[in-house]
Amino acid sequence: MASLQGSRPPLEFGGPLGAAALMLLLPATMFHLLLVARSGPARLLGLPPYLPGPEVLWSPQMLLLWLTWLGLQAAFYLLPARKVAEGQELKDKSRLRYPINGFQALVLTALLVGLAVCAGLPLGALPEMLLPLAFAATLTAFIFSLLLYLKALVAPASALAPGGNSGNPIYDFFLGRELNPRIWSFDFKYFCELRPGLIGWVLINLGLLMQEAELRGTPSLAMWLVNGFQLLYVADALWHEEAVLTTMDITHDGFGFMLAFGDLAWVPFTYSLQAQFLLHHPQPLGLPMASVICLMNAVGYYIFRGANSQKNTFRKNPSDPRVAGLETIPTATGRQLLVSGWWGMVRHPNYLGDLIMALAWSLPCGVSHLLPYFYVLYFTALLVHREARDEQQCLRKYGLAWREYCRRVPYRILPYVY
Ligand SMILES: NC(=O)C1=CN([C@@H]2O[C@H](COP(=O)(O)OP(=O)(O)OC[C@H]3O[C@@H](n4cnc5c(N)ncnc54)[C@H](OP(=O)(O)O)[C@@H]3O)[C@@H](O)[C@H]2O)C=CC1
Ligand SMILES: CC(C)CCC[C@@H](C)[C@H]1CC=C2C3=C(CC[C@@]21C)[C@@]1(C)CC[C@H](O)C[C@@H]1CC3
Repeated sequence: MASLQGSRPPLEFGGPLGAAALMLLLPATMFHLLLVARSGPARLLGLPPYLPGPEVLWSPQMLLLWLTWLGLQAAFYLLPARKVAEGQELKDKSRLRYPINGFQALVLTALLVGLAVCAGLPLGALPEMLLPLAFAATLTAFIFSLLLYLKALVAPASALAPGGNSGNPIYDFFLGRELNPRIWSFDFKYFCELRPGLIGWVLINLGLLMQEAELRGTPSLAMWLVNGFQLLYVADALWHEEAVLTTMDITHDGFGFMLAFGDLAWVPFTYSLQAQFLLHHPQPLGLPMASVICLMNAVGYYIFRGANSQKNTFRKNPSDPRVAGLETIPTATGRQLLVSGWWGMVRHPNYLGDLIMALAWSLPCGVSHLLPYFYVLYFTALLVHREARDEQQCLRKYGLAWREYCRRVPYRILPYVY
């Protein structure tokens, strides 16, 4: 059995107990949200209207539909790519190669779905299938994580992730043991992170919009905004697909239940919560308020994209004229840290932009319910926790230079507050 050499990193997520709790809590929360979004009172903290029996959750046809979706996205992944990018250097000094064709997959999916709808595919029926589809996605995530765990048993030690190899099977199953599990050139983690879940999310949103049009004659302004904002976010992620290669999910975390469930089930079925809520609880939205919300999303996107692009450009080529004038701190690794521009404002300007967008996605749902604000609450917790994890990793990587950066840029996400 492969094992990691050297000192073991501290346990995260509350260790094995925390991991076990999260494995139960995350799917339970997802089903809770799916159930309450369609209930009359739509109370985030109330009990769901009913507990669905196995006949509601389990459907072989829905499992087949879900597997077909995964197969379709896998086929798009295998198509020739406009570019092949190299990932970060691995422990054995090698670099993996990744196809950059995520945006192409989005366009092909849109064309295919467009043709199918013209041919009579009832996309508006999708909202009625969410519960059994979410169950199929959860089941596949569990089975898939188990297979990944078994695969890691025969992987060389150099292929294992820094975390996720504690020796505790529950913890390791949750965090994931192998860093970049692959079969030939097919990279499971990279594929799951950006394709079936993110594209599935916009497809579910579209199904909700179409059902609203069937029910009420036309989609509401609020539904258009939520669909438009989230489509922009997903299209942006796929357009800048290469940037995901430097995230901690790809470079640091193993591929286990957390990411498999997060990518395949959590993202499509909970990130579409605002559109689910709007279908069952139509909200009036006037043009002036809609304009304010659009402006808020634009400001959030401007910060998010500006900060991410500035860092990516700098990491690719520090002499690029767009970033060459920025102030930097040298580090012992030879890399530099930006200390002016977006990265001189707070230590995670991209998180700030992301959070502003998150709020803009919930505001079209009005202020009568807390439920559509679940994403803002969850996302704040996720980013605060993620920021703390990244901070630890940067401190290990850059030592004193990172401390100097923290001294020069004292706020993490929100200037003068946090
Ligand atoms: N919608 C969602 O559910 C989620 C969205 N996101 C979004 O994804 C994007 C990527 O997030 P994430 O990977 O967490 O984090 P970042 O893109 O912020 O990456 C952090 C890394 O950037 C580098 N870095 C940090 N500070 C500096 C600096 N001053 N100068 C140069 N490089 C620096 C370090 O890596 P190094 O030095 O090695 O380059 C650090 O580890 C974000 O926009 C985030 O908002 C993230 C998670 C979930
Ligand atoms: C279910 C758990 C609470 C945790 C699951 C986390 C995942 C849902 C997220 C971990 C990192 C993610 C990133 C994105 C989506 C969510 C997950 C997979 C993006 C692809 C979103 C779009 C951005 O432009 C890039 C993000 C990279 C990280």
